[in-house]
Amino acid sequence: MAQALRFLSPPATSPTLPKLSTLAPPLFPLPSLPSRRRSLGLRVSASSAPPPHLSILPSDDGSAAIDVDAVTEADLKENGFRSTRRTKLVCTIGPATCSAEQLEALAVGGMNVARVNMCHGTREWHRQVIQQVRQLNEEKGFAVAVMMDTEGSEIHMGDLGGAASAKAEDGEIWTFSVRASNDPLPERTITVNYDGFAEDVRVGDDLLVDGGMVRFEVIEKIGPDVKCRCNDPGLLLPRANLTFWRNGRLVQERNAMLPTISSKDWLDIDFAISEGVDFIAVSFVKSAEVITHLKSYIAARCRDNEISVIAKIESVDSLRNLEDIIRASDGAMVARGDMGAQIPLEEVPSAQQKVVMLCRQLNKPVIVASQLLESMIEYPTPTRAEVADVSEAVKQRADALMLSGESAMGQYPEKALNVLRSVSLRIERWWREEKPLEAMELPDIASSFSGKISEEICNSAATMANNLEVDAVFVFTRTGDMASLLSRCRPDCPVFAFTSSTSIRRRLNLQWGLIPFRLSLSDDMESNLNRTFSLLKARGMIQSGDLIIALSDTLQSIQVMNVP
Ligand SMILES: Nc1ncnc2c1ncn2[C@@H]1O[C@H](COP(=O)(O)OP(=O)(O)O)[C@@H](O)[C@H]1O
Ligand SMILES: C=C(OP(=O)(O)O)C(=O)O
Repeated sequence: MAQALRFLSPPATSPTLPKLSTLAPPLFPLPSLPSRRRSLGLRVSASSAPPPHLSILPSDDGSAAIDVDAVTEADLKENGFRSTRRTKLVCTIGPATCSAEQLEALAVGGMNVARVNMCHGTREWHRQVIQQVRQLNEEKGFAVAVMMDTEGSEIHMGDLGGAASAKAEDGEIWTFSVRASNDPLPERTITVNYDGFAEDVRVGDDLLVDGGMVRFEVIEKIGPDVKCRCNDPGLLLPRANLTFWRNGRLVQERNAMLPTISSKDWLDIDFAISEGVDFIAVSFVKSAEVITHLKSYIAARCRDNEISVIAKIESVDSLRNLEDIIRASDGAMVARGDMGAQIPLEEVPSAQQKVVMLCRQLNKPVIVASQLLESMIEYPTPTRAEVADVSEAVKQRADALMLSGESAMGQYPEKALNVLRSVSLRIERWWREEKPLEAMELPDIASSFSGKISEEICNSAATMANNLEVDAVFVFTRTGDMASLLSRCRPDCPVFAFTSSTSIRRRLNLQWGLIPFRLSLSDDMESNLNRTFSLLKARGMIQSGDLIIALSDTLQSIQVMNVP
């Protein structure tokens, strides 16, 4: 274990290195480092005696030594998760994936975050899903985070009288009705959740279901019923979102009057706080104020502020106020489904790229969502165009990709996840091999002054990591901030992030390239390092001789060493 200490920066010129935690300057001068080959050649022989402060304690009588730095069985069990894929995967949980076995299959298949959409299902149903995810983490050592997505004040269809879906064919006449009725609905009739619907639409308007997946034209209004002809056929899903367009423009006034967070959403938010979810995603955000308001509501109710708020970017207003919204949030989702109903479809790709870049600049995780593998709701293989879409999001280095209907109610949820995983891995590798310079380009960032030192350390560490082709970066982080700043640089090697908090571990699991572990960290950096070496060796993720860089937010330091 002592070997590592010989390689700490600054370069070991003295045989008696001070204890890491007592090294005087908070920020070490960056060492002028030998090449990777040479530093590997500097390995210290195993006979070097450990410094006296190391916690390897040979007993006087020669009986079993107690190695307090060694990782315990409990640590190993808690930290079972071991993928080095950089792009994180979010799965929407629905009827196709809500059993314990199905959730475990998704976790094994690479799910980093389970999303529950409060637009569907009851709170009791969601509670069971959340509890099963928690149980999976406790029993199998995963760090799957839970994201609750609010319904928002959107206009949407009813639940199709219990049917999983319905097919609308070209030229068929369907009725959209605000009539509240407990009786079975007549054939081709759908309820709408917004009472003013029949008053607001006009004959000739286009009615888009699910962002345009199915399109109707309004042909007649009869009291609470609106008769429509299907012009673009497709699959109608329960509670799908509705928008209406007039003369080629979105009719938006009604949505603009509705609150971003409805009274039902507030109840769902209270539910999310009581269930201890990790993320709350807010639908139809229009301005930064609503995010600030929600964050202070959570802060007043939630110990240690353990819930991060994700702004869904899907409306014209959210694009207009993008920077303020992202600054106020803890992350963003490019919700392409609804976005595609609010802005022309051909503008969605550039909006996606803009949101992803801005999030990276501002150091906020970003999720690219919706229709990534839409055809896999019905078919076991994706289209080539879908694979290209997934690849593009991976190349943009979005933090995460999200499955919606594919995992919630599709026929092939595990296969869809497998496609996301294998395409991500392949494109990440290609990107590392082909585009190393472009890959390291850092966007400018306007960080707060207090984060400036950490930011510079992380930028330098990521550059060093790539230049030296190190095997891994280790980051010891109490708040998670330093791990985030490192993730933002998108370095080539895996980043192992160690934190004492289970909640921070789960939330780091949304961020690009971070492989988060929970360990009770001490103030003694040597001890922390030794335990993490022991943990990662046991997990087969590092080996003796590997060159690594270690960072710590308490020491604000960069150290380069070989794994002993
Ligand atoms: N908890 C649930 N219960 C039943 N069906 C669900 C649930 N979650 C999602 N779904 C189904 O999966 C589809 C896609 O999920 P999602 O994208 O989250 O919803 P939407 O597109 O309605 O906003 C939904 O339209 C719905 O049919
Ligand atoms: C993710 C989205 O939101 P929801 O599933 O809530 O409609 C979307 O619109 O792309």
